[in-house]
Amino acid sequence: KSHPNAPPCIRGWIPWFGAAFEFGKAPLHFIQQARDKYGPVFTVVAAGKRLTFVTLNEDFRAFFTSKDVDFEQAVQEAVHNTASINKDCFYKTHPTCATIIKGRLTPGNTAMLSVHLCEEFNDHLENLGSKGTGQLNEIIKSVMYPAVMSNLLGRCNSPSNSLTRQEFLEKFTTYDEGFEYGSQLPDLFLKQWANSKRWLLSLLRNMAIRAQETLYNENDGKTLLQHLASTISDKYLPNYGLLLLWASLANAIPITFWAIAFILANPEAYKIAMDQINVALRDQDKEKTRVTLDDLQHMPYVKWCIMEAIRLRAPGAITRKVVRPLKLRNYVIPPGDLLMLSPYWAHRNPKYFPDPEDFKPERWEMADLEKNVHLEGFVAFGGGKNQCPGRWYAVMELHMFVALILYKFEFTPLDPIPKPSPLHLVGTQQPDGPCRVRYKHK
Ligand code: HEM
Repeated sequence: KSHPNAPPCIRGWIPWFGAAFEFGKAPLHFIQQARDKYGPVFTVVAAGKRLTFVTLNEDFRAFFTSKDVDFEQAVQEAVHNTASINKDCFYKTHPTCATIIKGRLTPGNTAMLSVHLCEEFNDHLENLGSKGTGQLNEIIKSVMYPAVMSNLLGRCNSPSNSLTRQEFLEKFTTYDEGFEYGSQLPDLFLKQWANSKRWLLSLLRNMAIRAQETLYNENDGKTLLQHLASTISDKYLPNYGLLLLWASLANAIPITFWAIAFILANPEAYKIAMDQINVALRDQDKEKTRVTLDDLQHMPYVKWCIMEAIRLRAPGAITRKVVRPLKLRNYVIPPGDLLMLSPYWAHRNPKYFPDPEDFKPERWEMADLEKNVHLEGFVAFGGGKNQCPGRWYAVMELHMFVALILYKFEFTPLDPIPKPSPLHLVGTQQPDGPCRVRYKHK
């Protein structure tokens, strides 16, 4: 029996199955329909879990800062299933790891990482050749996966030869695509997915060994993996490495796809962006193009396009576990519930974002992005103590990549922009269909 002050609860009519079926078909759309029907706070019982959604911006503060909710307890099971880190170890080590990662990805350190990242982008863009046709998504992954991995986890350790790179691309794609189901089910049910996980863990194991061996040779040039290695000399280092790898690629790379697709589909946006890029990078070599943070400052419009892509394709849901009865409006949410907040839907509130479905880079003119002041109502990176530590790096990385690829290549879209897939709640949206482009070197 529900508590008298508990929020409305959607169970579906097969009691033990709950609303899992309706919810599972298109969870992203289910949230909005449920909100219209049941009000701003409601509980979905799906596959034996209670998910309580908070949909009003006034309640987001409680989600991010209340002492009655907890991030680690909310994600622990997913961490266990996706990276094989057991509960006790996770609770013991996560705070330290989170602190290190946060410290290494400050705006200042992000600026230092940008120099090497630009070299990596140039190198991997060369592999595209002078012209070709392909899926935009695949083109972006083939450059960004190895470049970002090398930049954050170590240059010599990245899959550098083309054979390993191809294998890495395949394995990581399988892992990423199955992440949401994999996070909820034992390996037993997902053979191919579990296989990709094992492959990636063994890659990370090799990288962690090399990271530890070379730890004392270089002082300033330590990678993020080496910083982790110097603090957690734990047998779980490769497992944390895998989580970090996933966190750094899973959201940022689909957003890069959307940013470029939106720019290519909007001739006016494309023109303004290209004008800024061409002025900022004028006279630069098209083979080895150096994009500095100063150059990026001269392309504010490109950054607005990126923020707008992040807004429109923000994560389906983020989560906290209720650990003590949580008062919200007139409700009391019972301990054990997973509290859910959907940045995707929050960004479709016309009160904060007029014409919310439209791609309007100009709306970001009001935000002071240099000081990292976003628009009110923007929650793509979460908030509170566990806000995304990679947010400065993410925006820098996307800004640089989009400028660089549009400077070097001319694209002709061959398909209309696909819809976002409504299938997943974890992370940013994937395209629901093909998006082929023809490209050639300028
Ligand atoms: C556009 C790209 C990105 C988006 C939209 C995004 C979004 C998020 C969100 C919503 C969270 C959870 C926050 C919360 O629950 O309050 C998160 C966590 C995290 N993100 Fe990102 N992220 C992005 C890129 C990155 C990048 C590039 C990195 C690494 C360089 C990164 C590293 C992490 C890590 C390590 C966590 C877990 C933090 C913890 O354990 O406390 N993210 N991200």
